[in-house]
Amino acid sequence: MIERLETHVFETVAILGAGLIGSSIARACEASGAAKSVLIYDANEAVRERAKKIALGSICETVEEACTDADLVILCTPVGMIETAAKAASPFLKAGAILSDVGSVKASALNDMLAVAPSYAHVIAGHPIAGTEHSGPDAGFAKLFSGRWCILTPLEDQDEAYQLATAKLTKFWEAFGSTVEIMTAKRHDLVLAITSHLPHLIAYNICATAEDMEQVTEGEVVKFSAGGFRDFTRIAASDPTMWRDVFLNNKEAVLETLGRFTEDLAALQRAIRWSDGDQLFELFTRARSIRKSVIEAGQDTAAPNFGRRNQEDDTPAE
Ligand SMILES: NC(=O)C1=CN([C@@H]2O[C@H](COP(=O)(O)OP(=O)(O)OC[C@H]3O[C@@H](n4cnc5c(N)ncnc54)[C@H](O)[C@@H]3O)[C@@H](O)[C@H]2O)C=CC1
Ligand SMILES: O=C(O)C(=O)Cc1ccc(O)cc1
Repeated sequence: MIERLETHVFETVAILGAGLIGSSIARACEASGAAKSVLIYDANEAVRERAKKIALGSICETVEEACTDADLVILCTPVGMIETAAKAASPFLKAGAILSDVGSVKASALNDMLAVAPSYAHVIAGHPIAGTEHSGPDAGFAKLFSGRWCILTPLEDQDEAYQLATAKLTKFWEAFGSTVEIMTAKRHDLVLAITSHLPHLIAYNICATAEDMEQVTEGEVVKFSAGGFRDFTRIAASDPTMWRDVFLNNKEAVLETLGRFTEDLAALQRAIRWSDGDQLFELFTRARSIRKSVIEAGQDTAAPNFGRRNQEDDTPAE
């Protein structure tokens, strides 16, 4: 539920990258009144044209036009393009402006922004834990962030102006119905490696394996995919550019997590080989209880519709 604010959090917000997340932020700004004015730029001309056509907001032809007056510039590009986008925005940031992002990996994004941002801007990295397998300006919707976490990874030991900027950015995300959590970028990357990055890797891999298996022809995969495999296909439909960048930029945490996962998988393999029913039962029982905890924590996403598309009036149809 997005309630309309009585006063704006920011006068002017610039969004660079008008895909799923950028267009959802634009729509959520409109719905909540979190920004008085929203300026949008995308490096892809076809995306800019589409964004104009669907009346996403004020579409700019240059980064300069979008960023010059902005109190908040939020980079909504794939993680691998954050440095490029930050470099393009930096010359136009005004004193005291916030430079933020929504990337799924935080340490690399933070470093990329810090490397190019002027010292008079406040760099505060962020990540809404909300999304879908869809991409592009048509995929976004205002309620995407409602009832979701948004993690901010501000720098530690900063002056009062920086802390005020962090408080304002927190308010901005809260206006969309998100709950903001603060943590370090390193911790974020470790936590998300197991909760988001590894599940996507497994989904991509299981679909690729199924595709490779001659006896499971495409027809049969489609025909019999009513079970667990179907959920994997939804996740594996996610954007390859975005996910390539996630794995290239969160190598350390993903490899550490993958190592542990592989060991546990080998133990399961051994239990099956030696018909160790007790071990299988014990592990399945332990794993099953996590579902209950996730639901109790309010983060159940009613898969297969993680972002609740089509369950709300303003969400686009498949
Ligand atoms: N898709 C998801 O479910 C979620 C994605 N994220 C993160 O959000 C970011 C954006 O993801 P999506 O919106 O899904 O991607 P998307 O593919 O829908 O949109 C990205 C847009 O960025 C534009 N772009 C690329 N380089 C640019 C540049 N230098 N300047 C301006 N625009 C540029 C592209 O043309 C594209 O329109 C990624 O970093 C991703 O890790 C975070 C939470 C959820
Ligand atoms: O669609 C899904 O299952 C997701 O997991 C969405 C998602 C993708 C990437 C993120 O960084 C956060 C959320």
